[in-house]
Amino acid sequence: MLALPNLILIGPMGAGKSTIGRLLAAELSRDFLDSDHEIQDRCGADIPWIFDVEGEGGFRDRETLMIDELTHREGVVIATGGGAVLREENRRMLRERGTVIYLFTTVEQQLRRTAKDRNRPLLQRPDKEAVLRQMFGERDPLYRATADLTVRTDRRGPRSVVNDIVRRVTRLVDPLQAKA
Ligand SMILES: Nc1ncnc2c1ncn2[C@@H]1O[C@H](COP(=O)(O)OP(=O)(O)O)[C@@H](O)[C@H]1O
Ligand SMILES: O=C(O)C1=C[C@@H](OP(=O)(O)O)[C@@H](O)[C@H](O)C1
Ligand SMILES: [Mg+2]
Repeated sequence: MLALPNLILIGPMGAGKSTIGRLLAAELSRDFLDSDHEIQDRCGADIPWIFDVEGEGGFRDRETLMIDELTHREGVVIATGGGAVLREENRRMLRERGTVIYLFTTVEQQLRRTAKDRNRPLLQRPDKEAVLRQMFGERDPLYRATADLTVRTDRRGPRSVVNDIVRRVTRLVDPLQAKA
């Protein structure tokens, strides 16, 4: 069996990158790294605090450094934050250093899944739906341009998404095994 490359999850807030990444890594006996969690551990502060004190630009600089660091690992599962594709530099690192999986979901599901969330500074406002729709317009093309494959997460639970990813990644990495 061929070694699996890094598996990197991208997609919008609430698509399930953190949840599915953890399950996927356990299923494959790989290490799991969540870019946002690593940034918080490194700073000793949570994401709302970083946005408050350093602004979104400060967070994005930390995110670029973290993506660079995490993608230098081998054979790991990485969950990125929803804005990881905004910088060309990040997109290039993601594409070059792993198999990139776009977890697609709808704005309706994002609203449901983030309804009680207080840890995503970009969503702490009354016009959340409009913000998510605008982000979708800007970011969906970037997710698609960066990803090797797209997996829908809006109409099924995390376990089913994980099974689908394992099947499709195996086919991508080792077509002979997938046929057997
Ligand atoms: N496929 C799914 N079906 C139902 N709920 C999900 C699914 N994936 C994630 N969730 C839920 O949505 C919320 C946000 O998931 P999370 O993994 O934090 O998303 P992301 O890291 O992409 O922002 C969590 O409460 C999680 O349990
Ligand atoms: O979409 C974004 O710009 C962001 C998504 C968040 O991660 P999740 O996608 O895991 O929620 C986190 O990185 C930060 O709040 C900014
Ligand atoms: Mg997350």
